[in-house]
Amino acid sequence: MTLLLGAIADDFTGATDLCNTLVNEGMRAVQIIGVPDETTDFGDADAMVIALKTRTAPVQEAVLQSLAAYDWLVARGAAVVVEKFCSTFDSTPEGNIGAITDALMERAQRDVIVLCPAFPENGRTIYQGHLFVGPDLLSDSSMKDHPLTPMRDASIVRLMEAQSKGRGGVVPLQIVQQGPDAIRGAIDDLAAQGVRYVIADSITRADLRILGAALADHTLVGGGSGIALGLPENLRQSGQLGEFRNPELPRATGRRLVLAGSCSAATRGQIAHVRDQYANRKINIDDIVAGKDVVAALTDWAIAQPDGMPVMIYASADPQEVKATQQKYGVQRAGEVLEQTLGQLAIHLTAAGFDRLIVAGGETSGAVVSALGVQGLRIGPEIAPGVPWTETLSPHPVALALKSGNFGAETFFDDAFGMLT
Ligand SMILES: Nc1ncnc2c1ncn2[C@@H]1O[C@H](COP(=O)(O)OP(=O)(O)OP(=O)(O)O)[C@@H](O)[C@H]1O
Ligand SMILES: O=C(O)[C@@H](O)C(=O)CO
Repeated sequence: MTLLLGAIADDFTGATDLCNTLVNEGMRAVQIIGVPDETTDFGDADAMVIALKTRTAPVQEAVLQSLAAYDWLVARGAAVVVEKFCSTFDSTPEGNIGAITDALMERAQRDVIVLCPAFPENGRTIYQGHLFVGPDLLSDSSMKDHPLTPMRDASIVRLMEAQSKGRGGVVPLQIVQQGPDAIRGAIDDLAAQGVRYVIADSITRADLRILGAALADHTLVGGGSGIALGLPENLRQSGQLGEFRNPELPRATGRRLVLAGSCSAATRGQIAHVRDQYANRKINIDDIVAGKDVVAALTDWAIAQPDGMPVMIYASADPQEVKATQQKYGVQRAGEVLEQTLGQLAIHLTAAGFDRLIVAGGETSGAVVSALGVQGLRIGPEIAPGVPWTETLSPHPVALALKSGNFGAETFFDDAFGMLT
């Protein structure tokens, strides 16, 4: 079985989001946690997405890990590689999107790359090279206040040029909507002018499909999960990808658990929505820092809850409370302490039979998946745009939904568990 498409994602929920797009287009996808060793077997899959935690890692470390992931995928036959970054272009002036892109281009011997973070179903669109979140420019959206990667500019060309080696240019929507030939012509024109990074406009899924068709000969592309929307069809047209495969739900039937570390408005709304129905507890960071065994106490409490009732444990708080906690303990330490606690809870509670688990937040998902020692995830059906059910590739599979902070409707937790019953 040949690997058709490989991808390198800069965070765990981003990897799941991309897998979801590929599975929705009929591919069998596996998410791999970190760069695996030579011997690990992930079974048959058309697409493999390596999930890294490189979004805010030191630039050099992010580049080295991304190159190792690229080499691993190409060694397994991937003819197309997608560099997956956030649909809100989460990065700093130092990187890491620019630095990773430059390194991958050099490795893939490409002079030009097409980049497109659009994700229209979740409100991320690109017009004239500017990224919008819903009705707002990225720089006017809540992303301007992100604690780690505040986004204060919406021009992807400027953002990209600030963190990379070359020049950017735009294929405007008017050209994209003329079709694949027009897009290819525009890319060639930009390349002839010395442009390295071609930002393609897209405001609908139809635009992304046209863009995908135009990229049939590109061995390296970059973007949000939307950049991959049209790629499976190229593989089908060229006879490499077989029949459409329907994803299977995870098989776990045990107790239900939500672990939430995301403080986004969407996650807080989802928590509020089930607070009266799920047994729930908020983690008290002061107790952890004071040395109390919060993990043991919460584990005992969760196990003692009625069997049929979902249990929810969360650190999530509103911006004022988060700010106060960060001032008290430091941004990094507060995050790490809570992530570690949620990771430990995942270990104890999955062992106690909570094998249907939703995790909210990208960093939090990284912490939980790493704590559980998961090597890979088989991707199942979609719960909400960008979020599928997955199943751990392990002797005792756990059903896992890794939810990006901003994704999902208010009813997300019920929607997800409802699919499994
Ligand atoms: N009450 C709190 N005070 C301070 N930090 C918190 C609090 N609750 C959670 N955190 C930390 O905030 C961070 C949230 O990041 P995470 O990536 O999990 O969510 P997100 O940014 O909403 O999601 P995504 O990256 O998918 O958009 C984590 O490091 C978490 O530990
Ligand atoms: O592209 C997105 O918005 C998500 O997949 C993501 O990367 C969130 O961290």
